[in-house]
Amino acid sequence: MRWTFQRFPFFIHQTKKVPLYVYGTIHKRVPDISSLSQVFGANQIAATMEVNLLLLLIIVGILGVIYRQVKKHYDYFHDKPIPSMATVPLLGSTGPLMTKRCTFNDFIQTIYNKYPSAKIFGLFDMTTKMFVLRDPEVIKKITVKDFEYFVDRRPLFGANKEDDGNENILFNKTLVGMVDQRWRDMRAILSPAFTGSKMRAMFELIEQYCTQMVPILKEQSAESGYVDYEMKDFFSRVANDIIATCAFGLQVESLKSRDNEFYTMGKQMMNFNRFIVLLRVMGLRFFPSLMIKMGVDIVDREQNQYFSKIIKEAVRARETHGIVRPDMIHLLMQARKGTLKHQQETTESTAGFATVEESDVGKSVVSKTMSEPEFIAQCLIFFLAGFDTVSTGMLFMAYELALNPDIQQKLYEEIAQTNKELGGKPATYDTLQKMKYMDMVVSESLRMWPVAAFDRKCGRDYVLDDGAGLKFTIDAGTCIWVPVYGIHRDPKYYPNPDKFEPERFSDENRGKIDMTMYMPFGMGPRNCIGSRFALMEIKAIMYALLLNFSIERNEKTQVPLKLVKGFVGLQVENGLHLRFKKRK
Ligand code: HEM
Repeated sequence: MRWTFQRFPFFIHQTKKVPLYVYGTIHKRVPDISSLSQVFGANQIAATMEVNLLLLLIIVGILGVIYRQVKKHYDYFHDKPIPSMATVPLLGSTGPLMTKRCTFNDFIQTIYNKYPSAKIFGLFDMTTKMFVLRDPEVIKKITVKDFEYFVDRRPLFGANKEDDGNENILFNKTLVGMVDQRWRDMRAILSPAFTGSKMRAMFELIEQYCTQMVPILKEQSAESGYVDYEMKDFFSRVANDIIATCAFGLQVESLKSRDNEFYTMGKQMMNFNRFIVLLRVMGLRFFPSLMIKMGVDIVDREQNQYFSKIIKEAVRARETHGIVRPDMIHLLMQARKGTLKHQQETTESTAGFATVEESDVGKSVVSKTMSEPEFIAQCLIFFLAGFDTVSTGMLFMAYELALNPDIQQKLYEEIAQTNKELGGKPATYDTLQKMKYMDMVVSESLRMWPVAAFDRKCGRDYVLDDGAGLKFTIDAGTCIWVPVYGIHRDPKYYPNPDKFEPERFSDENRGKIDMTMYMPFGMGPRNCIGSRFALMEIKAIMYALLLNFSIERNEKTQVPLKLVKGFVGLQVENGLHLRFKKRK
């Protein structure tokens, strides 16, 4: 007897005498050839060996074909006149991220710096072909001028057109997840809700929130004169409460009532680091149609139903009692009736240097309206697209202010001066827009700590011609990455890039900035629709906080910050701990 491999059930057809162990997986004890010959005879053994040999050849053949296909797939960039990164089958070029050996930011910066003279280069994000853009003209061409070829984002959550009628699927109905014409129509329907004048009206709700936030913090710091917070927790609660009031018409105090239902539901929905979410992402990525038929969405069914119910009840109450509140529900109700239109903005419509402008797609007139599930999905946008981004934006601004007390002091002086001019009354939308140093600090914070990268999917074959000898086809189905973090930290565009220097954005200096290379809110018609809202929110919260507190380090503050490794956004390892110290 000897140890051997045996996986195939051939013998079973030949004789019932053969024990079932030949069905076993590996390393089963089977009789050797000599003892088998006593049972079957030499001819049978020879036939069996032939079958096994044939099978081996078939397997080797199949493996050979797979190898050739995989190699062909990963050789994609080799016939393009651009450099490309080395790959490992299945992990592609993003192995260090997948195996959590570096942070997303470090990865983006490393690959960006790898080919300093290239305008564009190739890599594989696991199995996805990605073109990474490094050059301002190429970025402008692809994201703005020739946008028609690159309308959609990479379908991470299986976004496609097949979800119609399925109420359980919300992500595909949000502006973020929509594609093609549906996206164009929805962008045009929604964009009048995000103009400067609408934000000015909504500011009232944010201001109300600030006036309720400050007394809570004062109460919490009454004894010691300060209150310590983990900043992600703190700003997530703040962002949550602002979404509650601005998008869902609810007033919530998550700093005080820490386990309120709205907060716990929102937190659960936004927790994408769960195994079940990973399974859904994989399912939606590889079998989108099947998942959609089964009603699987990235958003949990429980949260979907919870938030849908709030919105439906709010709409009913408003229709019944004629309630008007300057929030998202009201704007979307107007949009459904077709009464929400782009108006000529009478005053300055930017909310700061970083504001992105709406393109003709957003300004076009459409006769379409939205279904009820689409209506609900757009309210969820504040969570899906605006929750983590805003709270992270505030977190890093607080960190930089704590590390740079001189900059914080200068900002405080501007705030104190504005407060004096307002006679101690709450800030208004317009006063915030006039605060130059505040805008410089926010702009610099978003430069240093942007969303690491944004992407596009190539919808049809596109010939990239830079007019200087670089010409090749970007094939339909491949994707584009704009490595924002690498660009924002490139000394060519931002001298001394790792230094927090709001002066870069002063009136004298901002003209020197190449606007294509400043993109905290993305670029082109598919840019961030909520940039005005985000800037208004960050400024209002920072104004209220700094007027009453200084932001300082405490014994738990980690300097320099360590970010979480792997394919995750900007997350701080062990949290960012800071102190709000009451001003005298
Ligand atoms: C500091 C806060 C924020 C940052 C840094 C940010 C950044 C971004 C970026 C980089 C994109 C991708 C743009 C592109 O592909 O060109 C984006 C898209 C988007 N953002 Fe924001 N965002 C923020 C806040 C918000 C808020 C508050 C909302 C609320 C509505 C929002 C709604 C959206 C939507 C709906 C999209 C997708 C737009 C589309 O596909 O048409 N964002 N954001």
